[in-house]
Amino acid sequence: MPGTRVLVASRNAKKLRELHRVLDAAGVNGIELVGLDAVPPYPEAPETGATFEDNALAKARDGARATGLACVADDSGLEVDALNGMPGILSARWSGRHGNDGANTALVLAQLGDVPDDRRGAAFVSACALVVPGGEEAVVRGEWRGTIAREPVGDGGFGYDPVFVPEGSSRSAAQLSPEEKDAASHRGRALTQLVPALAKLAES
Ligand SMILES: O=P(O)(O)OP(=O)(O)OP(=O)(O)OC[C@H]1O[C@@H](n2cnc3c(O)ncnc32)[C@H](O)[C@@H]1O
Ligand SMILES: [Mg+2]
Repeated sequence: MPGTRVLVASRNAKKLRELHRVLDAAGVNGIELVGLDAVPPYPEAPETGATFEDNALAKARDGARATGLACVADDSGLEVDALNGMPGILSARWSGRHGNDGANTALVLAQLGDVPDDRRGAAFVSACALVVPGGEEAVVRGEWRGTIAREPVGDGGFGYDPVFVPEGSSRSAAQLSPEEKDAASHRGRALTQLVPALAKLAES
């Protein structure tokens, strides 16, 4: 049984995989997740909001309006204490080039060059929005605290994962298995809060 189609709107292939993984693991019966490649292209508003929540809602509204499908979107980033919460909503383009994970990570490491170990705290933040055409809008937030390492380690995950050491872990986020990351991550924590709304959608 195919069920209610829900668009998962992200242009970041590795993030998209995580969104699918977490939602699949939550096992919402009667939902069929589809990606942007399964729908006709539509214009996407630039991510100009002042908060993760604003941007996540904008992405989900674009997707829902253009396709008529319920749409889930994530806006996320890394907030570094010693950088007053930056790169924050600018995380994807911190080095000036959108999605250049290596350059973005190298820049954060350089900016923290003189910062001692006890002041290298940071948090990953994810806002996830669900927009139902002509209906409900929800936006939730998940956070994952840790510290910024001195150099990148590991090749799992994406983005800043190789330099992020989650609280309570001795490994970087890029050294965790996908299941370990999802169980603890900002994205996992945010999406879990959308599961009841998705389950309701499946029933309607
Ligand atoms: O907007 P979409 O199309 O979904 O893809 P994007 O990569 O542009 O995504 P964002 O605008 O939400 O920017 C998020 C950036 O924050 C970083 N980031 C977010 N979640 C992360 C995670 O789980 N691990 C490592 N870095 C992450 C990474 O650099 C992402 O590119
Ligand atoms: Mg983006």
